Amino acid sequence: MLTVANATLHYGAAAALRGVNMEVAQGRITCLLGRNGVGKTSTIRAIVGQHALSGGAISFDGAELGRRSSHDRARAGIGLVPQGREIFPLLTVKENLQTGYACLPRAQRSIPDYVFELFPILKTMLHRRGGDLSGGQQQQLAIGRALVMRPKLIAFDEPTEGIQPSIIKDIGRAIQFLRDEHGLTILLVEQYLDFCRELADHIYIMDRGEIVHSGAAETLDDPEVRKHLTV
Ligand SMILES: Nc1ncnc2c1ncn2[C@@H]1O[C@H](COP(=O)(O)OP(=O)(O)OP(=O)(O)O)[C@@H](O)[C@H]1O
Repeated sequence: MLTVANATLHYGAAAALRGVNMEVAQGRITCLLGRNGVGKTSTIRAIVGQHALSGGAISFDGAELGRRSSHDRARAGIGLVPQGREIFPLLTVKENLQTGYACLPRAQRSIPDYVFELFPILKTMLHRRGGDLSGGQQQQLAIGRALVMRPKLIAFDEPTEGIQPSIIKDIGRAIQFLRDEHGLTILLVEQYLDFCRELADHIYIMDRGEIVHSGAAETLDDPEVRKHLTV
């Protein structure tokens, strides 16, 4: 579904990605793990078109993304739940969800019912401002906003960061539901190992801009594999 081939990415002279190869399989949950600052967010930026690659290629649904804009990629079906959620604090919950309409044809501009089935709290808070929501509610809103765009793939950047355990469970269930009931393809960047162990069909571990391990979720139990994740 999504293939990252020999990707390199620079910030000025500093290399953040150094020849990354990764396959995100259709209808599966693929986790990308790694310590702080190893290049996970940079990988997502490259996929969604927020930062250009300096080498290599990314293809989605059989077509190379090249220099296509973020807007184009969203239209092609690549959704993003960004790190830190990036909710518009002064817009209402409904307006935040509607920002997802920007890349949709007019006929598709509606909020799918299953967004409220997954996160009923959003329905009760439709007219509240985004900034008034708790961190966990904002995370649910960020996921809802991504779903409004009818994505085929969603990249989640650390969705459990700073979220209370009961909502982490809801988010885990939502991610599973999206894979199992809607056939969505998920790329999950995480630091929370137990969360990944439970959800992932496949894991990649990144270190200093490179993929250093690729395997099934159970390989996370291997102490040699865990070494890549301990500080
Ligand atoms: N906008 C930027 N300008 C310069 N350097 C950057 C920029 N963004 C990230 N970097 C650097 O690139 C490297 C990879 O950062 P990246 O954010 O991709 O890592 P990460 O694995 O997502 O980390 P975290 O878990 O902290 O989010 C780091 O050394 C970081 O300091």
